[in-house]
Amino acid sequence: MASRRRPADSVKTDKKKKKKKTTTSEETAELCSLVGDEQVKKSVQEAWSQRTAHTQGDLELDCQPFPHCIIKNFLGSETFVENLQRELMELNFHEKSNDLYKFKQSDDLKKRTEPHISGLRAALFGRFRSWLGEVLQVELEPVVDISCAKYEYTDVLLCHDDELEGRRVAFILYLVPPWQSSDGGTLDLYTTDSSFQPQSIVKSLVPSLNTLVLFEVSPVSFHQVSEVLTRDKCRLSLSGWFHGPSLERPPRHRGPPIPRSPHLPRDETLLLEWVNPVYLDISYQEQIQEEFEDSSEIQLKGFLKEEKFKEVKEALAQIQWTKRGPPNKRCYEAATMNTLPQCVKLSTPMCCGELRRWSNGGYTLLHDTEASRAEYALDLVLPFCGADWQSEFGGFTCYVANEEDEELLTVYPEDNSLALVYRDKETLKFVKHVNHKSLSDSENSLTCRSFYDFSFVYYE
Ligand SMILES: O=C(O)CCC(=O)C(=O)O
Ligand SMILES: [Fe+2]
Repeated sequence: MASRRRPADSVKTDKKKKKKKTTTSEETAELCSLVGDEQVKKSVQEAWSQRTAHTQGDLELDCQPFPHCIIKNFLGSETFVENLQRELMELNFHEKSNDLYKFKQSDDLKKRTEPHISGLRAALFGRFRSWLGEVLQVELEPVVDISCAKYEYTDVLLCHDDELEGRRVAFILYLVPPWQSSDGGTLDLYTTDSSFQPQSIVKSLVPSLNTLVLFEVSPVSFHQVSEVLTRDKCRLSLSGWFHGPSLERPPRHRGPPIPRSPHLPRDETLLLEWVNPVYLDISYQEQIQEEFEDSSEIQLKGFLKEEKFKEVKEALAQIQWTKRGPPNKRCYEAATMNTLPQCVKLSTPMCCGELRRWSNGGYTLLHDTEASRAEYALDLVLPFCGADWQSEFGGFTCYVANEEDEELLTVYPEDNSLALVYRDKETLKFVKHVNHKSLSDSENSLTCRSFYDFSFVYYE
């Protein structure tokens, strides 16, 4: 199954379409002299095939954690770069947001006739493609697959491998103002474990003007664009793929299924002790049941008794947390079960459940292997988030239709409000990336704000 929801969808060649007459003429893009040099080509080819590092002037090939090539001053003319930037900034951009990313993407670049955009496109998919094909010793197709992206404050593209039928080599050309790692927006490269799952970031590339980055799309090419932290700069880039025969992929790793514990029988004393008495009233329960049957979702505000809610809230501070990954599927902290204080233990899961902590950088992703496991389920989430958690921080749960990206429902965390959602086989959920806005600005230093939730899933 092809990977879903990648930043740019694969673009097909329009062989049948006639070339439209345009009023603008194409501006030739000069590429840096390295690309024309036979000797350079030979040595890069040799180094890439041997998986060894190689540097020659503005070109650097590094094979850790996976082979990638950085070419500084890629375009020969500064004026060309400036004009290209200007043309790109004048395009229409569309806000793109899902589990994996939040950024702005331009109109389709394949058909643009601006002189510098079309000039670059011709150079990349013409001369440069031939050079790259020779370096990698593969036949790269003339398929044009390129788009322009703008990442601004809190924008992000989480861990992914770019894998999609036909994509062989990924490229990114940065068109950024002077940029530092503290501005965020680095291209982070992950190591992988023996089952090809991403592990940790071992290299972060800081974008810089007129630098081209290339890497082969492979089972280990996991990378991310870290959250942009600067509030006043825009990370502009052109990115896309050279198409060709895909590298062989091992079967997708599914990871062990999460163990399910049996449902505890209903315990009246426990309910009386913990739950807000309004929810124990039979006629109110009937009303809730009716509403839930109608809409498959409901929020039970003030679910726990005030004093119980407080008791748990205080106990949450004493828990030990463990990071949950891998980063292509999820990133948050889960409570280590044996460190749970007594009052929290009472609320431990009856089926599949966790006590989770969410802070800047946390998320879960829709993943192909999870999608194929989807089944009817009842989700219960009880957040402990304080009154000041805002929706723009992220951390809300989105329900989407499998395969399509149609958003069905968004559940925002609300203190002591039990959210119940009954979902069918075609419905998947993810927790939206918790961004930098969640850090609170106290006396000129940023402090990490986090929230907790008890998350239970009941299966049929
Ligand atoms: O902009 C970057 O540095 C990487 C972009 C990327 O990974 C993608 O578009 O798939
Ligand atoms: Fe990518």
